[in-house]
Amino acid sequence: MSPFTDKNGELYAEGVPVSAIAEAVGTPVYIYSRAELEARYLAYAQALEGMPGMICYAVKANGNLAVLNVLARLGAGFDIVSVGELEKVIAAGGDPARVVFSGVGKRADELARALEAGVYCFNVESEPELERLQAVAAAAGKVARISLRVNPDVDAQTHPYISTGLKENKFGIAIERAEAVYEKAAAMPNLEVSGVDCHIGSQLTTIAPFLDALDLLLGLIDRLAEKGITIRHLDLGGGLGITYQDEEPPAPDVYLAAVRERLGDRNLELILEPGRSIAGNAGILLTRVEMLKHTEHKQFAIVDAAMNDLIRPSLYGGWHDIQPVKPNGGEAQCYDIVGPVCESTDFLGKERMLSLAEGDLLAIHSAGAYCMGMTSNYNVRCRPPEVMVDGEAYHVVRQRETLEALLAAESLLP
Ligand SMILES: Cc1ncc(COP(=O)(O)O)c(C=O)c1O
Ligand SMILES: N[C@@H](CCCC[NH3+])C(=O)O
Repeated sequence: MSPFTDKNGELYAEGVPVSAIAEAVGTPVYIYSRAELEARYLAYAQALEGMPGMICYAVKANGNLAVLNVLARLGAGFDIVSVGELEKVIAAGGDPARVVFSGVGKRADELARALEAGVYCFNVESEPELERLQAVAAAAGKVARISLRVNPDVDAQTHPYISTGLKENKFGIAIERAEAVYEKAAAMPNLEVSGVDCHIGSQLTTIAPFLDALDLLLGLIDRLAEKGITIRHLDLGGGLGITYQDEEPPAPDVYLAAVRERLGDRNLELILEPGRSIAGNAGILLTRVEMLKHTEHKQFAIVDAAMNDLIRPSLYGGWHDIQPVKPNGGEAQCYDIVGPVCESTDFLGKERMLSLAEGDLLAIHSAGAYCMGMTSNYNVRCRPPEVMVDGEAYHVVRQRETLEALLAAESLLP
Protein backbone atom coordinates (compact mmCIF):
# COMPACT_ATOMS: atom_id res chain seq x y z
CA MET A 1 0.00 0.00 0.00
CA SER A 2 1.22 3.50 -0.78
CA PRO A 3 2.60 5.52 2.14
CA PHE A 4 0.72 8.49 0.63
CA THR A 5 -2.92 7.89 1.50
CA ASP A 6 -6.05 9.82 2.41
CA LYS A 7 -7.04 10.04 6.06
CA ASN A 8 -9.62 12.37 7.58
CA GLY A 9 -10.25 13.98 4.18
CA GLU A 10 -6.65 14.88 3.45
CA LEU A 11 -3.44 13.37 2.16
CA TYR A 12 -0.95 11.88 4.61
CA ALA A 13 2.63 10.75 4.16
CA GLU A 14 2.87 7.81 6.58
CA GLY A 15 1.60 9.41 9.85
CA VAL A 16 2.07 13.05 8.83
CA PRO A 17 -0.51 15.26 7.07
CA VAL A 18 1.40 16.68 4.11
CA SER A 19 -0.34 20.04 4.62
CA ALA A 20 1.65 20.38 7.87
CA ILE A 21 4.89 19.99 5.91
CA ALA A 22 3.75 22.63 3.41
CA GLU A 23 2.98 24.99 6.31
CA ALA A 24 6.38 24.44 7.87
CA VAL A 25 8.70 24.47 4.86
CA GLY A 26 6.63 25.99 2.06
CA THR A 27 6.08 24.70 -1.48
CA PRO A 28 7.22 23.27 -3.79
CA VAL A 29 8.72 20.51 -1.64
CA TYR A 30 9.68 16.89 -2.22
CA ILE A 31 8.44 14.46 0.42
CA TYR A 32 9.86 10.94 0.78
CA SER A 33 8.73 7.99 2.87
CA ARG A 34 11.42 6.09 4.74
CA ALA A 35 9.15 3.06 5.20
CA GLU A 36 8.51 2.83 1.48
CA LEU A 37 12.19 3.11 0.56
CA GLU A 38 12.97 0.35 3.03
CA ALA A 39 10.14 -1.89 1.84
CA ARG A 40 11.15 -1.52 -1.80
CA TYR A 41 14.79 -2.28 -1.10
CA LEU A 42 13.94 -5.24 1.12
CA ALA A 43 11.68 -6.70 -1.59
CA TYR A 44 14.80 -7.02 -3.75
CA ALA A 45 17.06 -8.19 -0.93
CA GLN A 46 14.58 -10.92 0.04
CA ALA A 47 14.14 -12.04 -3.56
CA LEU A 48 17.92 -12.52 -3.72
CA GLU A 49 18.10 -14.47 -0.46
CA GLY A 50 19.98 -17.75 -0.58
CA MET A 51 22.19 -16.77 -3.49
CA PRO A 52 25.39 -14.75 -3.55
CA GLY A 53 24.93 -11.23 -4.85
CA MET A 54 24.18 -7.59 -4.14
CA ILE A 55 21.42 -5.08 -4.67
CA CYS A 56 23.26 -1.94 -5.78
CA TYR A 57 20.80 0.96 -5.66
CA ALA A 58 21.30 3.31 -8.64
CA VAL A 59 22.21 6.58 -6.95
CA LYS A 60 21.20 8.67 -9.96
CA ALA A 61 17.54 7.89 -9.28
CA ASN A 62 17.64 9.85 -6.04
CA GLY A 63 20.96 10.72 -4.44
CA ASN A 64 19.77 12.61 -1.38
CA LEU A 65 22.12 11.73 1.50
CA ALA A 66 19.26 10.67 3.74
CA VAL A 67 17.86 8.37 1.05
CA LEU A 68 21.29 6.79 0.60
CA ASN A 69 21.69 6.50 4.36
CA VAL A 70 18.34 4.73 4.81
CA LEU A 71 19.47 2.16 2.24
CA ALA A 72 23.06 1.92 3.52
CA ARG A 73 21.71 1.05 6.99
CA LEU A 74 20.00 -1.95 5.41
CA GLY A 75 23.27 -3.07 3.86
CA ALA A 76 22.55 -1.93 0.32
CA GLY A 77 25.22 -1.68 -2.33
CA PHE A 78 25.25 1.25 -4.75
CA ASP A 79 25.60 1.78 -8.49
CA ILE A 80 27.38 5.06 -9.22
CA VAL A 81 28.18 6.99 -12.38
CA SER A 82 30.47 9.74 -11.10
CA VAL A 83 32.94 10.54 -8.38
CA GLY A 84 30.32 12.90 -6.98
CA GLU A 85 27.97 9.98 -6.45
CA LEU A 86 30.81 7.99 -4.86
CA GLU A 87 31.52 10.76 -2.35
CA LYS A 88 27.82 10.96 -1.51
CA VAL A 89 27.63 7.21 -0.92
CA ILE A 90 30.63 7.40 1.41
CA ALA A 91 29.23 10.46 3.21
CA ALA A 92 25.94 8.58 3.67
CA GLY A 93 27.68 5.64 5.34
CA GLY A 94 27.68 3.34 2.31
CA ASP A 95 30.41 0.73 1.95
CA PRO A 96 32.67 1.36 -1.10
CA ALA A 97 33.32 -2.37 -1.25
CA ARG A 98 29.65 -2.71 -2.25
CA VAL A 99 29.81 -0.12 -5.03
CA VAL A 100 29.81 -0.75 -8.78
CA PHE A 101 30.94 2.08 -11.04
CA SER A 102 28.97 2.47 -14.32
CA GLY A 103 29.02 5.21 -16.96
CA VAL A 104 30.33 5.83 -20.48
CA GLY A 105 32.78 8.64 -19.79
CA LYS A 106 34.70 8.02 -16.58
CA ARG A 107 37.58 10.49 -16.19
CA ALA A 108 41.02 9.28 -15.10
CA ASP A 109 40.74 11.14 -11.79
CA GLU A 110 37.36 9.47 -11.15
CA LEU A 111 38.84 6.02 -11.85
CA ALA A 112 41.77 6.78 -9.54
CA ARG A 113 39.54 7.92 -6.69
CA ALA A 114 37.24 4.92 -7.04
CA LEU A 115 40.23 2.58 -7.03
CA GLU A 116 41.59 4.27 -3.92
CA ALA A 117 38.19 4.03 -2.19
CA GLY A 118 38.10 0.31 -3.05
CA VAL A 119 34.95 -0.04 -5.13
CA TYR A 120 33.81 -3.58 -5.85
CA CYS A 121 33.85 -3.39 -9.64
CA PHE A 122 34.26 -1.07 -12.62
CA ASN A 123 31.60 -1.66 -15.27
CA VAL A 124 33.75 -0.82 -18.28
CA GLU A 125 31.83 0.50 -21.28
CA SER A 126 34.47 0.76 -24.04
CA GLU A 127 37.99 -0.20 -25.13
CA PRO A 128 39.41 3.29 -24.51
CA GLU A 129 38.04 3.09 -20.97
CA LEU A 130 39.69 -0.32 -20.51
CA GLU A 131 43.05 1.13 -21.52
CA ARG A 132 42.56 4.16 -19.32
CA LEU A 133 41.70 2.01 -16.30
CA GLN A 134 44.73 -0.24 -16.89
CA ALA A 135 46.97 2.87 -16.93
CA VAL A 136 45.37 4.35 -13.80
CA ALA A 137 45.60 1.04 -11.91
CA ALA A 138 49.23 0.52 -12.97
CA ALA A 139 50.14 4.03 -11.78
CA ALA A 140 48.50 3.29 -8.42
CA GLY A 141 50.12 -0.14 -8.18
CA LYS A 142 46.71 -1.77 -7.83
CA VAL A 143 44.53 -4.29 -9.58
CA ALA A 144 41.07 -3.14 -10.64
CA ARG A 145 38.23 -5.65 -10.74
CA ILE A 146 36.17 -5.24 -13.91
CA SER A 147 33.12 -6.36 -15.79
CA LEU A 148 32.37 -5.32 -19.35
CA ARG A 149 29.05 -3.66 -19.97
CA VAL A 150 27.75 -5.51 -22.97
CA ASN A 151 25.21 -4.00 -25.31
CA PRO A 152 23.04 -6.99 -26.25
CA ASP A 153 20.94 -5.12 -28.85
CA VAL A 154 17.67 -5.99 -27.14
CA ASP A 155 14.57 -3.80 -27.44
CA ALA A 156 13.52 -2.82 -23.91
CA GLN A 157 10.14 -1.63 -25.24
CA THR A 158 10.31 1.57 -23.27
CA HIS A 159 10.56 5.28 -24.14
CA PRO A 160 13.37 5.75 -26.72
CA TYR A 161 15.08 8.33 -24.49
CA ILE A 162 15.49 5.80 -21.69
CA SER A 163 16.34 2.74 -23.77
CA THR A 164 20.03 1.89 -23.51
CA GLY A 165 20.56 -1.62 -24.86
CA LEU A 166 20.16 -1.06 -28.61
CA LYS A 167 22.96 -0.91 -31.18
CA GLU A 168 22.30 2.78 -31.79
CA ASN A 169 22.68 3.65 -28.08
CA LYS A 170 26.01 4.95 -26.81
CA PHE A 171 26.16 2.44 -23.96
CA GLY A 172 28.29 -0.66 -23.60
CA ILE A 173 30.34 -2.84 -25.92
CA ALA A 174 28.54 -4.56 -28.81
CA ILE A 175 28.01 -8.20 -27.90
CA GLU A 176 29.75 -9.34 -31.09
CA ARG A 177 32.89 -7.46 -30.00
CA ALA A 178 32.75 -8.57 -26.39
CA GLU A 179 34.83 -11.76 -26.61
CA ALA A 180 37.73 -9.96 -28.25
CA VAL A 181 37.60 -7.20 -25.65
CA TYR A 182 37.51 -9.74 -22.80
CA GLU A 183 40.63 -11.39 -24.21
CA LYS A 184 42.31 -8.01 -24.33
CA ALA A 185 41.23 -7.24 -20.75
CA ALA A 186 42.40 -10.63 -19.47
CA ALA A 187 45.87 -9.85 -20.81
CA MET A 188 46.13 -6.53 -18.98
CA PRO A 189 48.27 -6.93 -15.85
CA ASN A 190 46.39 -4.49 -13.60
CA LEU A 191 42.87 -5.66 -14.42
CA GLU A 192 41.03 -8.65 -12.98
CA VAL A 193 38.16 -9.84 -15.14
CA SER A 194 35.26 -10.74 -12.87
CA GLY A 195 31.89 -10.02 -14.42
CA VAL A 196 29.54 -9.43 -17.30
CA ASP A 197 27.20 -6.46 -17.07
CA CYS A 198 24.28 -5.03 -19.01
CA HIS A 199 21.54 -2.47 -18.52
CA ILE A 200 19.03 -2.37 -21.35
CA GLY A 201 16.81 0.51 -20.31
CA SER A 202 14.54 1.97 -17.69
CA GLN A 203 10.84 1.71 -16.85
CA LEU A 204 10.47 -1.79 -18.29
CA THR A 205 7.08 -3.27 -17.55
CA THR A 206 7.63 -6.83 -18.76
CA ILE A 207 10.26 -9.43 -17.96
CA ALA A 208 10.79 -10.75 -21.50
CA PRO A 209 13.44 -8.19 -22.61
CA PHE A 210 15.46 -8.86 -19.41
CA LEU A 211 15.40 -12.59 -20.10
CA ASP A 212 16.35 -12.09 -23.75
CA ALA A 213 19.38 -10.10 -22.61
CA LEU A 214 20.17 -12.68 -19.92
CA ASP A 215 20.18 -15.51 -22.46
CA LEU A 216 22.61 -13.60 -24.66
CA LEU A 217 24.90 -12.90 -21.68
CA LEU A 218 24.84 -16.55 -20.58
CA GLY A 219 25.85 -17.56 -24.10
CA LEU A 220 28.74 -15.11 -23.91
CA ILE A 221 29.78 -16.46 -20.48
CA ASP A 222 29.91 -20.00 -21.93
CA ARG A 223 32.00 -18.89 -24.90
CA LEU A 224 34.38 -17.06 -22.57
CA ALA A 225 34.72 -20.19 -20.42
CA GLU A 226 35.85 -22.10 -23.52
CA LYS A 227 38.59 -19.51 -23.92
CA GLY A 228 39.64 -19.98 -20.30
CA ILE A 229 38.08 -16.73 -19.07
CA THR A 230 35.99 -17.43 -15.97
CA ILE A 231 33.12 -15.08 -15.18
CA ARG A 232 32.19 -14.98 -11.50
CA HIS A 233 29.46 -12.36 -11.42
CA LEU A 234 26.58 -11.26 -13.57
CA ASP A 235 25.19 -7.72 -13.31
CA LEU A 236 21.79 -7.28 -14.96
CA GLY A 237 21.58 -3.53 -14.29
CA GLY A 238 18.35 -1.85 -13.20
CA GLY A 239 15.31 -1.05 -15.25
CA LEU A 240 12.26 -2.54 -13.55
CA GLY A 241 9.40 -0.07 -13.94
CA ILE A 242 6.83 1.36 -11.54
CA THR A 243 3.16 2.26 -11.73
CA TYR A 244 2.71 5.89 -12.75
CA GLN A 245 -0.76 5.44 -14.24
CA ASP A 246 -1.91 1.94 -15.07
CA GLU A 247 1.33 0.08 -15.75
CA GLU A 248 1.61 -3.31 -14.07
CA PRO A 249 5.33 -4.07 -13.84
CA PRO A 250 6.36 -7.37 -12.26
CA ALA A 251 7.44 -7.27 -8.61
CA PRO A 252 11.13 -7.94 -7.86
CA ASP A 253 10.40 -11.45 -6.57
CA VAL A 254 8.67 -12.43 -9.80
CA TYR A 255 11.48 -10.95 -11.88
CA LEU A 256 14.20 -12.57 -9.79
CA ALA A 257 12.44 -15.95 -9.69
CA ALA A 258 12.55 -15.97 -13.51
CA VAL A 259 16.22 -14.95 -13.52
CA ARG A 260 17.16 -17.53 -10.90
CA GLU A 261 15.39 -20.26 -12.82
CA ARG A 262 17.39 -19.34 -15.95
CA LEU A 263 20.63 -19.35 -13.96
CA GLY A 264 19.97 -22.85 -12.64
CA ASP A 265 23.01 -24.24 -10.85
CA ARG A 266 25.53 -21.93 -12.48
CA ASN A 267 27.91 -20.63 -9.89
CA LEU A 268 27.35 -16.93 -10.47
CA GLU A 269 27.03 -14.01 -8.10
CA LEU A 270 24.09 -11.81 -9.17
CA ILE A 271 24.13 -8.02 -9.03
CA LEU A 272 21.16 -5.76 -9.75
CA GLU A 273 21.16 -1.96 -10.02
CA PRO A 274 17.56 -0.87 -9.40
CA GLY A 275 16.83 2.82 -9.04
CA ARG A 276 13.31 3.83 -10.01
CA SER A 277 11.66 0.71 -8.58
CA ILE A 278 13.13 1.52 -5.15
CA ALA A 279 12.71 5.29 -4.98
CA GLY A 280 10.02 6.17 -7.55
CA ASN A 281 6.89 5.57 -5.54
CA ALA A 282 8.53 6.59 -2.26
CA GLY A 283 8.23 10.29 -3.11
CA ILE A 284 5.78 13.03 -4.04
CA LEU A 285 6.22 16.65 -5.05
CA LEU A 286 3.91 19.02 -3.22
CA THR A 287 2.93 22.22 -5.00
CA ARG A 288 0.41 25.01 -4.46
CA VAL A 289 -2.01 26.54 -6.97
CA GLU A 290 -0.93 30.12 -7.56
CA MET A 291 -3.78 31.07 -9.86
CA LEU A 292 -6.43 29.69 -12.16
CA LYS A 293 -6.44 31.08 -15.67
CA HIS A 294 -9.37 30.58 -18.00
CA THR A 295 -8.96 31.14 -21.73
CA GLU A 296 -11.38 30.55 -24.55
CA HIS A 297 -9.73 27.20 -25.27
CA LYS A 298 -8.38 25.96 -22.01
CA GLN A 299 -8.26 26.23 -18.28
CA PHE A 300 -4.88 26.40 -16.67
CA ALA A 301 -3.96 25.84 -13.06
CA ILE A 302 -0.68 27.71 -12.65
CA VAL A 303 1.20 26.14 -9.75
CA ASP A 304 4.40 27.08 -7.93
CA ALA A 305 6.35 24.06 -9.23
CA ALA A 306 7.64 24.04 -12.79
CA MET A 307 9.67 22.03 -15.29
CA ASN A 308 12.84 23.05 -13.49
CA ASP A 309 11.47 21.23 -10.39
CA LEU A 310 10.14 18.17 -12.24
CA ILE A 311 11.14 17.75 -15.87
CA ARG A 312 9.84 14.27 -16.69
CA PRO A 313 6.54 15.47 -18.27
CA SER A 314 8.38 17.99 -20.49
CA LEU A 315 11.26 15.70 -21.39
CA TYR A 316 9.64 12.30 -21.88
CA GLY A 317 5.94 13.08 -21.82
CA GLY A 318 6.06 11.38 -18.40
CA TRP A 319 2.65 11.04 -16.75
CA HIS A 320 2.35 11.63 -12.99
CA ASP A 321 -0.89 11.38 -11.03
CA ILE A 322 -1.90 14.77 -9.60
CA GLN A 323 -4.17 14.83 -6.58
CA PRO A 324 -5.59 17.64 -4.44
CA VAL A 325 -4.31 17.29 -0.88
CA LYS A 326 -7.70 18.27 0.57
CA PRO A 327 -10.39 17.56 -2.04
CA ASN A 328 -13.03 20.31 -1.83
CA GLY A 329 -15.90 18.24 -3.21
CA GLY A 330 -16.63 20.78 -5.96
CA GLU A 331 -17.38 19.99 -9.57
CA ALA A 332 -14.33 18.80 -11.48
CA GLN A 333 -13.19 20.74 -14.52
CA CYS A 334 -10.53 20.00 -17.11
CA TYR A 335 -7.19 21.69 -16.30
CA ASP A 336 -3.69 21.77 -17.65
CA ILE A 337 -1.41 21.96 -14.62
CA VAL A 338 1.43 24.28 -15.61
CA GLY A 339 4.34 26.09 -13.98
CA PRO A 340 5.53 29.70 -14.16
CA VAL A 341 8.51 28.99 -16.47
CA CYS A 342 8.59 30.66 -19.88
CA GLU A 343 8.30 27.54 -22.03
CA SER A 344 5.24 25.96 -23.58
CA THR A 345 6.60 22.58 -22.49
CA ASP A 346 6.42 23.71 -18.88
CA PHE A 347 3.59 21.48 -17.77
CA LEU A 348 3.23 18.90 -15.01
CA GLY A 349 0.03 17.34 -16.27
CA LYS A 350 -2.45 17.93 -19.07
CA GLU A 351 -6.22 17.60 -19.19
CA ARG A 352 -6.75 16.55 -15.59
CA MET A 353 -10.28 16.56 -14.18
CA LEU A 354 -10.00 18.41 -10.86
CA SER A 355 -11.92 20.82 -8.68
CA LEU A 356 -9.46 23.55 -7.79
CA ALA A 357 -9.22 26.93 -6.10
CA GLU A 358 -6.35 29.35 -5.68
CA GLY A 359 -4.12 28.30 -2.78
CA ASP A 360 -4.97 24.60 -3.00
CA LEU A 361 -2.20 22.11 -2.41
CA LEU A 362 -1.58 19.44 -5.03
CA ALA A 363 0.45 16.25 -4.69
CA ILE A 364 2.32 15.03 -7.75
CA HIS A 365 2.83 11.32 -7.29
CA SER A 366 5.61 8.88 -8.23
CA ALA A 367 8.16 11.67 -7.89
CA GLY A 368 10.80 9.86 -5.83
CA ALA A 369 13.07 8.94 -8.78
CA TYR A 370 14.58 11.08 -11.53
CA CYS A 371 12.79 14.19 -10.29
CA MET A 372 14.81 16.08 -7.66
CA GLY A 373 18.02 14.84 -9.30
CA MET A 374 17.05 16.45 -12.59
CA THR A 375 16.09 19.86 -11.19
CA SER A 376 17.72 23.03 -12.45
CA ASN A 377 17.81 26.75 -11.77
CA TYR A 378 16.19 27.64 -15.08
CA ASN A 379 14.47 31.05 -14.89
CA VAL A 380 16.54 31.65 -11.72
CA ARG A 381 14.32 29.43 -9.66
CA CYS A 382 15.68 27.94 -6.45
CA ARG A 383 15.70 24.16 -6.14
CA PRO A 384 13.04 22.83 -3.75
CA PRO A 385 13.75 21.34 -0.31
CA GLU A 386 13.44 17.64 0.48
CA VAL A 387 11.72 16.14 3.50
CA MET A 388 11.89 12.56 4.77
CA VAL A 389 8.89 11.29 6.67
CA ASP A 390 9.63 8.62 9.25
CA GLY A 391 6.46 7.35 10.91
CA GLU A 392 4.91 10.25 12.82
CA ALA A 393 7.98 12.47 12.40
CA TYR A 394 9.53 14.29 9.49
CA HIS A 395 12.96 15.76 8.84
CA VAL A 396 14.10 18.38 6.35
CA VAL A 397 16.92 16.50 4.61
CA ARG A 398 17.79 19.25 2.16
CA GLN A 399 17.09 22.93 2.62
CA ARG A 400 15.41 25.03 -0.03
CA GLU A 401 18.10 26.66 -2.12
CA THR A 402 18.34 30.40 -1.51
CA LEU A 403 18.63 33.23 -3.99
CA GLU A 404 21.55 34.52 -1.94
CA ALA A 405 23.46 31.29 -2.58
CA LEU A 406 22.66 31.36 -6.28
CA LEU A 407 23.83 34.95 -6.62
CA ALA A 408 26.95 34.32 -4.56
CA ALA A 409 28.02 31.49 -6.89
CA GLU A 410 28.48 33.92 -9.80
CA SER A 411 30.66 36.94 -10.24
CA LEU A 412 31.11 40.04 -12.32
CA LEU A 413 34.09 40.61 -14.59
CA PRO A 414 37.01 42.26 -12.75
C1 LIG B 1 23.87 1.54 -15.72
C2 LIG B 1 22.57 1.80 -15.06
N1 LIG B 1 22.24 1.07 -13.98
C3 LIG B 1 21.07 1.27 -13.33
C4 LIG B 1 20.16 2.23 -13.75
C5 LIG B 1 18.90 2.39 -12.96
O1 LIG B 1 17.80 2.12 -13.75
P1 LIG B 1 16.35 2.11 -13.12
O2 LIG B 1 16.15 3.37 -12.38
O3 LIG B 1 15.47 2.01 -14.32
O4 LIG B 1 16.24 0.92 -12.25
C6 LIG B 1 20.46 3.01 -14.87
C7 LIG B 1 19.50 3.99 -15.39
O5 LIG B 1 18.74 3.70 -16.29
C8 LIG B 1 21.70 2.80 -15.55
O6 LIG B 1 22.02 3.54 -16.60
N1 LIG C 1 15.58 10.16 -16.21
C1 LIG C 1 14.86 9.05 -16.79
C2 LIG C 1 15.51 7.76 -16.45
C3 LIG C 1 16.94 7.72 -16.86
C4 LIG C 1 17.54 6.43 -16.53
C5 LIG C 1 19.02 6.56 -16.42
N2 LIG C 1 19.77 5.71 -17.31
C6 LIG C 1 13.42 9.10 -16.35
O1 LIG C 1 13.02 9.97 -15.68
O2 LIG C 1 12.64 8.28 -16.69
